[in-house]
Amino acid sequence: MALKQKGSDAAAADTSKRRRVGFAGIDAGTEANECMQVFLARNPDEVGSADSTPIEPFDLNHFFGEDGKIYGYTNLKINVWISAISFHAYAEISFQETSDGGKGITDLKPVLQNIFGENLVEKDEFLEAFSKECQCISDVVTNGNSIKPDASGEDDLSAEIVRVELQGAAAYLYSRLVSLVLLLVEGSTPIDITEHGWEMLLIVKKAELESSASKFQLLGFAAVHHFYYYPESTRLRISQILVLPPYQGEGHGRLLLEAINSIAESENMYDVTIEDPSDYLQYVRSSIDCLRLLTFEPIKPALGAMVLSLEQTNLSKRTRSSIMVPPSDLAETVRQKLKINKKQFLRCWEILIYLHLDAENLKCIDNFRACIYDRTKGELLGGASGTNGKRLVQVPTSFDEDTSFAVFWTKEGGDEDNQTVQQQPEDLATQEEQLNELVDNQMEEIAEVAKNVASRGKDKLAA
Ligand SMILES: CC(=O)SCCNC(=O)CCNC(=O)[C@H](O)C(C)(C)COP(=O)(O)OP(=O)(O)OC[C@H]1O[C@@H](n2cnc3c(N)ncnc32)[C@H](O)[C@@H]1OP(=O)(O)O
Repeated sequence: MALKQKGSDAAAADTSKRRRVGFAGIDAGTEANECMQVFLARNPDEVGSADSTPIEPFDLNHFFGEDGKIYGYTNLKINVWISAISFHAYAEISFQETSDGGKGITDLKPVLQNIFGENLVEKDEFLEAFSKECQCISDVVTNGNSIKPDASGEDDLSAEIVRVELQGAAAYLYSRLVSLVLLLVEGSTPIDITEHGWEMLLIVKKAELESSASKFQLLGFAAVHHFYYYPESTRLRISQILVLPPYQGEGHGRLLLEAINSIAESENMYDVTIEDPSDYLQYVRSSIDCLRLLTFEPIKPALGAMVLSLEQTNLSKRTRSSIMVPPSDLAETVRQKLKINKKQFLRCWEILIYLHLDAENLKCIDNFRACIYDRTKGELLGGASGTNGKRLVQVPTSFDEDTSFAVFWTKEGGDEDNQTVQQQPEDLATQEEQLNELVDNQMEEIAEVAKNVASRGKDKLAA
């Protein structure tokens, strides 16, 4: 960590001025997001140069106290470089002067150590580590099992996925990656690698430059945990997944998820889950799962029947809630064969229905929205919305009755006895407004994934 104080002579000469303005006002502080930048450097030349890639942490403020501010500095600049080879970090801090303006002078070292831990080193050590620790990634890759992704035409064929248990060199590498996880994965905490059952999937690429010290470039990774599932199965839970910023949006996250799915299928695990997926990860995951489901024959009759029903019914004047759910044995078949867990299958089910609706037919889109509305209302208000006492309604279908879809209807007000608080009309209006906003957001998310699936799965949709 290097500390540079700019213009310190000027600052000394200015002491009297400062004294005079000392009571002018309490220091308003500087937001960490405004004065700190983090860069990823692939070689020593990039350190301090404009060529290094800035990464965009989701929020630096939250590392700096309750209000996310740094106090007592004038023109503070914190530049941190993270090595893409050894994952050490080096911080360069510069400022014009420090003065206690009523809120003290923030001690930056412990905060930076909180983020970067033992990875935070002085400049010399940081630069040396590019060559000294160039085996850091190779050591893990050579001891891991390579997984060949089912590459599609657009994939980066030079990318390789390697599966390793989170021990020895892999655990060491993970400990180096923790700071990137803290910076880039919202709400993350380091995983406890001393616990049994962790593994890591790395996505790597042979280094492009012959001059590069490391044989491999790390593009991203996923930390996955094997959970025992009673009586004799295992669930695979994705705990953290990160594609390094310069390589995001190139299909690497998708390849990692596909590799995890193929492990779960080939080892006949119970299912795959993701711990608190971010919106974007959920979008990538749902796109992948919907594409898999498009060619999954067992869902086709029920899906066709559901689409037909939405085209033929009119839910605008419904007096009871209606939700679209697949037959429960179908969710079980999907879990057994594709390892998609039930909650995720229900999400994909709605997206697949939407995908098959005629976008020009406003009535069936309105019917679809009505079902999303009722489901959301049921989830939010639980019993108060009257989602108990569901019953199955028969609908016209060209399919066998046993395999036909199910729309569940519920009686509104069925749980009135449980409602102890009488809601005022204005409360109900606000609630209705918020509910509609939520439904609009869900409709948008569904439409976005459906659009991606439609463009990537044209051949599957035509089949
Ligand atoms: C449990 C948790 O860890 S939650 C937190 C998840 N992690 C984070 O939020 C950290 C920051 N983000 C990331 O690390 C990454 O962005 C991830 C892991 C979320 C996604 O990985 P990425 O590699 O960026 O995604 P990927 O490239 O596979 O797919 C993203 C987009 O690229 C597109 N894409 C996929 N393949 C390709 C390709 N070959 N070429 C171009 N684009 C492609 C996808 O369709 C997708 O959507 P879009 O076309 O509508 O933009």
